[in-house]
Order: sequence, then C-alpha cells, then structure tokens
Amino acid sequence: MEMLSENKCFDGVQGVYSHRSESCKGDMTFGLFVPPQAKLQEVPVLWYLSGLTCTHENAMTKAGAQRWAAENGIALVFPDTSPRGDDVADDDAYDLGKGAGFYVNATQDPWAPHYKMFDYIAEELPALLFKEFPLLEEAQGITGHSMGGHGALTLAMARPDQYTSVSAFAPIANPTASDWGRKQLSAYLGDDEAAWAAHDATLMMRETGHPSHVLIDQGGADNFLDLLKPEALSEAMAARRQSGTFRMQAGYDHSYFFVSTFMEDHVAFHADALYGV
Ligand SMILES: N[C@@H](CCC(=O)N[C@@H](CS)C(=O)NCC(=O)O)C(=O)O
Repeated sequence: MEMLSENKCFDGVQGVYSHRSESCKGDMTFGLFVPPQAKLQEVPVLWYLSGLTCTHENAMTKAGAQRWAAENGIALVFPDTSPRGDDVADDDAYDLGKGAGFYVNATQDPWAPHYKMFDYIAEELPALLFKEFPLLEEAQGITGHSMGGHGALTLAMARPDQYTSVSAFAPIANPTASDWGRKQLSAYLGDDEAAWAAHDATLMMRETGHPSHVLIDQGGADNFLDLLKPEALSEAMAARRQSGTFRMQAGYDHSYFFVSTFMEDHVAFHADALYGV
C-alpha cells in the first residue's frame, strides 16, 4: 500500500492510498478518513460507495461527511467505483465500464478479468484496512449514493453479519427493471436474469430485508427518479414490514448538494448503530 496524501481534517486524518488489488487485477485508489478518537482506540467504519462516473474523490471532497464522522468517532472509507488502468475493459457510455462497476463480480467477457467490485469492497479492501488502520472489524456500516446506494443496500442484505447498519442516498433501487441496471447486469452477469436478483435491492428486500433499521433518503426533484425507482423499494419495505425510514425530500435533486444536506443524519444514524446506542 502506498500513501498518496494525508491531510489533517477535523482533528483526524483524510488520507488517500493506492494498493495492488488481487480482485481487480490492478492498482486501486481509495480515500480513508480516520477520526481523532482513533488515536486512543479502534473505531467503527462507515463505507461510502459512490455513484456512476465517480472515483474515490467525489464524496471525499463534496459530501461533507468528515465533520460528522469526527464528531461521532467513526472512520469513513471512500472506495473507487470500478477497476482502473489501460488494460481494463471500458465502454463509450458513462454508465458501463470504468466508473460504473455496479458492485458485482462480472462473469462475462470482456469484463470478467477485472470487474470484481463485490469481492473488492466486501473482502479485499476490508482485509487491508483492518490490518493497516485502527478500525473495528465487528463494527461496519455501509451507505452510498445512486449506484453506490444500490451497492450499499445489496451488499448489506447479502452480508447482514458483516454490515451492522445500512443507509442510502437516492439508490438505484430496482436495477433489474431499469435502464440503470438491465444493460449493466446483462453485460457483467450475462442474459440469465436469475443471476441478477442477488444484485437488486427491491428483490432482495422482498426476499430477506436487513435485520437493522434501514435509512433511505431520496430527493423529490431528482432528475433520475424514473431510473432509480424509489417507489419499488419503498413498497418492498412496506410489504416486508422492514424496520426503516424512507424519506422523500421535497425539492432536492440528485447532486452532492442533496447528499451533503442529509449526511449528518446518516453518519449519526450509523454511529448510533455501530456504537450500540
Ligand atoms: N453523467 C450522468 C449522470 C451521472 C451522475 O449524476 N452521477 C452521480 C452518481 S449517479 C454523481 O455522483 N456524479 C458525480 C458528482 O456529482 O460528483 C448524466 O448526466 O446522465
């Protein structure tokens, strides 16, 4: 692992690091905010998964999460959204290939050799972080925005023992029924739609849900409502009687102005769950 930068931030450290990834077969970059409390004790971790077109940098610089993480004593991880490098397959569209890994393990060529984002986020990067930093492995929460909200919800429902708490900002909520999903799941996983269900938050909510209280925020003036399909997830939550809060936030769009507005609530929500409050 190589340190690319470290900056003091709200008495903690905002770092950017790169490392060789076995899952993605190439170098990956991530941001990590370590709060001041970590000087004395290991701290819980909140994973933040970003959306289409993003790198590790968008949320790290625009979500305003560090202040709340420092107040609540939790670390923040900002992973990249896809494998990177000249030898990694890509597509001309912004919503497939680099910047659009959809947090799945691709099984189809040309994606399969590098696009193993599920394993990278759920297995490889945690193993590295828990070895290198004072973080509590048994206290992990996960959140994300848009494609990253889809990632957060689907990883948390796939691995409820690993992710104690889960929230999402404007998640791609029902990708098997959306143009933000069908194209990508068919490219990465093949045409058999049975394989897609394990990566659709609405379908997973109908099947299993999550043992914790789930927090979702969605902007009411989001340009992408027809692609995100929040109503499908909200209906699935109601049908399952999932403990949770689904907030439609009037007037907010899809941008980081929306994400940063509600970030304080999300960080405090995860801190409460991770500290067992
Ligand atoms: N570029 C796409 C939308 C991409 C987009 O809105 N991406 C969101 C996540 S889905 C984002 O976070 N973009 C980067 C940013 O705002 O910093 C379009 O114009 O249709």
